[in-house]
Order: sequence, then C-alpha cells, then structure tokens
Amino acid sequence: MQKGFKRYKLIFVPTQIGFDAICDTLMSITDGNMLDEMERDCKAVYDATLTFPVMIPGTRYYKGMKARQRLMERFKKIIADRRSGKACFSDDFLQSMLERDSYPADEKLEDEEIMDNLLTTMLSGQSTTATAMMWSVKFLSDNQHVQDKLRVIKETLRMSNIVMWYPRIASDDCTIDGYEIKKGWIVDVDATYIHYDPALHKDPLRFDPSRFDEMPKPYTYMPFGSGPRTCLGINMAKVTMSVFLHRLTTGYT
Ligand code: HEM
Repeated sequence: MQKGFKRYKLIFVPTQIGFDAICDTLMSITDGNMLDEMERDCKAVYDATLTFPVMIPGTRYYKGMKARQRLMERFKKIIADRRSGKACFSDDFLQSMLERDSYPADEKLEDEEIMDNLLTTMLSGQSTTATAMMWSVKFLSDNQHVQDKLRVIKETLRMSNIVMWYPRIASDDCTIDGYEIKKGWIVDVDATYIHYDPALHKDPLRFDPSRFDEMPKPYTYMPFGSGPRTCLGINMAKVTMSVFLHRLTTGYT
C-alpha cells in the first residue's frame, strides 16, 4: 500500500447487495437537476486517475480533486438528511450502510467509508458503462453487418478493455510461472493483454462478435474480472448497454 493512502472497507459483496439496492441508491443520490453536475464531477474524478498528483490549478489532477471534494460535500448532506429523517426512507444500499451505525466498532462504517463506497458505486457505475456504449457505437458503425447481433456487447468489451487491468496485493511470497512474487507486491491482472493474445483469441485486432458463438475458455475473457471480486454491476452494465443498443439499432442506422 502506498504511503499516505488509507485503505477503506469496501463492502460490496454480491450476495449482500442486490441490483435493486444499487439502482435505488444511485437514483436517490443523483435525483433531479443534480445529475448533470454530479456526472461532470464523476468524470473529472475518473479522468484524474493516472495523472501526476500535484495540486496545480488547471491540471486534470487538480480538477479531479476539487470535483471529489464537491461530491463528498453532497454525500455528507445526503447522509445527514437520511439520518435525521429529512430525506424519504429508501431501502437501498446507502441505507444498508447506515444501518451498521449500531454495529460493533470493527464492523460499522465511518462516514468517510460510507462516502467512499458511494463514490465507488458512482464511478464504477457511470464512466465504465458510458465508455463501453461509446465503443459499441464506434464498432457498430465500422461493422454495419453485425448490427443485428447482441454479441457485439461481448466483443466490444473484449476489444475496448474499459478496465484495462485490476490490481491485487500478494498476501504471501509465492511463485507463479517461475516468477517470484514477494508478499505485499501489487500484481496487476492485465485484461488487455489477455484479450489481445492471439493464442487465446484468433485474429484479436478484428472486431468479430461471432467468436462468441462458442464459449470462451475460462480466464481468457474477463472484462468484468473473475472470482469473488467480480464486478458487482455486471448485470446492470449489460442491461444498460442492451437497452441502449436496442434503441439505437432499431431507431437509427
Ligand atoms: C461496462 C461496464 C463495466 C465494466 C467493464 C466493469 C468492470 C469491472 C472490473 C474489471 C472490476 C474489477 C474486478 C476485480 O478487481 O477483480 C469491477 C469491479 C466493480 N464494479 Fe464494475 N464494471 C462495469 C460496470 C459497473 C457498474 C454499472 C457498477 C455498479 C453500478 C459497477 C460496480 C463495480 C464494483 C462495486 C466493483 C468492485 C467489486 C468488488 O471489489 O467487490 N461496475 N468492474
């Protein structure tokens, strides 16, 4: 863990938090005319990843940090309104986090952790699907003959690599394929490399949804990760993209 970074409890566990609870929270925290501004702020935070972390006005990092502060202020107010009963009751993901207030100290969540979980939901739910939809339009437009096939979604996700890699921290010393890995090292699962490996995907640079006529072999296709930390929003993302593509392809060419 890099010095200066605090590790938060991320409480997304698919069995605990359902699709509805996440949707309801997103609806509740983005209600009405707040949406545009929050979306812009989310994008600014997302854009600040992989930038040089120095607070110089005008830079992407600076704008991202300012946007994060604004979002956190909003979350603070939303949490206060929920706790005081000023906001309508909603049986959603935020509520399930607030209900931990009465739990023992090591299980309850600090307000900072609740806000960080909300931000994670918004960031992982917004920019990812939006970027994937943008790439679908590009690939559909380049490949008119496949417009009637919904497998375009899978192929889009293979080629666009929305989440290019995802990190793990080695909990022990180990050796993988002859490479020695020390406890505490950060190891990235490089989904892009896997998706573009010609040994796993024939002619990987070609946009070809029919490659999904057959099931991909295990661990050769992982746009949403794999295992216990698989993307929580996997179904929400697929439904959103399917609805969008249906409307697009039935209404426009
Ligand atoms: C095309 C859209 C999306 C893609 C490609 C995507 C991809 C991913 C990937 C690769 C991971 C990391 C898995 C790992 O570390 O092993 C992840 C985690 C996550 N995603 Fe998504 N995601 C998308 C949409 C969404 C949506 C719509 C939501 C929520 C509304 C969401 C919520 C999450 C959360 C909460 C995690 C963390 C899960 C955990 O660590 O337990 N994602 N996603």
